[in-house]
Amino acid sequence: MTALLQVSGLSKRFGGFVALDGIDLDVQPGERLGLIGPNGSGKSTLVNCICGTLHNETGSVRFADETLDGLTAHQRTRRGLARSFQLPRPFASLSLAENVRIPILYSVNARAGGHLHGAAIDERCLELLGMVGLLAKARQMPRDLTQIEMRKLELARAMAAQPKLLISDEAMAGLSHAEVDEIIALLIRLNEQGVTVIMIEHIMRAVMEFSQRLAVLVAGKKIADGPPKDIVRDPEVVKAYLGE
Ligand SMILES: Nc1ncnc2c1ncn2[C@@H]1O[C@H](COP(=O)(O)OP(=O)(O)OP(=O)(O)O)[C@@H](O)[C@H]1O
Repeated sequence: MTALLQVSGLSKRFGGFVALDGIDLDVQPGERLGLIGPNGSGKSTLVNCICGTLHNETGSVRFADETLDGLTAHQRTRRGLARSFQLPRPFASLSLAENVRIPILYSVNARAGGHLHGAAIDERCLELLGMVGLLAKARQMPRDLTQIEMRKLELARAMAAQPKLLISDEAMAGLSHAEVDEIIALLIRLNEQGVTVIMIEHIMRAVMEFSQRLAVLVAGKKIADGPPKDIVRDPEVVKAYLGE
């Protein structure tokens, strides 16, 4: 099977500091990958290089049989790459429905053959909010939401762009046990609808429940990649990441 995402030999420096050092990572269509590593290991930097908000010095990113190198973040979103941020940044002056409308207008409708009009857009906005359990709040403003509802809105906004790949960056930090379960269930539902998902998370219970495969970054290098049950027993991972 051809990988949906192929990262090869990717390196990124900040001045003299090597944040990523020759990362290779393939993600297959439909997969649920957990990307883990200690604070500062380079997870967000890797996601930023994949999504085009940072430029890697060496290496390349291929996605859906196309090289993304040199494309802007917006161009990558239009090709089907979406991410949710740890700190959600909805448009504060727009309702929830209007918030999910924006990616439809600027991503879905910017694709060849992807044109949705008036009523169809309204319907799609409500469908997206329903999918994350926020339908009843469609007309409310982001300031009216709880923390978990903000995370759900963030996922709905990412899904509004109809991505092939969703990268969820710490969508569960600060949530209760039950809320973490809700977000895991939501991400698994999105995956079952055909979206490939990379989850970055520090909550190991969530990582183990969600992931079909784990990749581990330590100090800018990928030190392990494989089935979760093997990875958590890998002595190098245990030493470097779990601190045992
Ligand atoms: N814009 C930047 N300028 C300089 N250094 C940076 C920049 N962005 C990240 N770094 C450094 O690169 C390293 C990797 O950071 P990154 O945020 O990718 O780690 P992370 O694994 O996502 O960490 P966390 O789990 O805490 O979010 C860190 O040492 C960080 O300080």
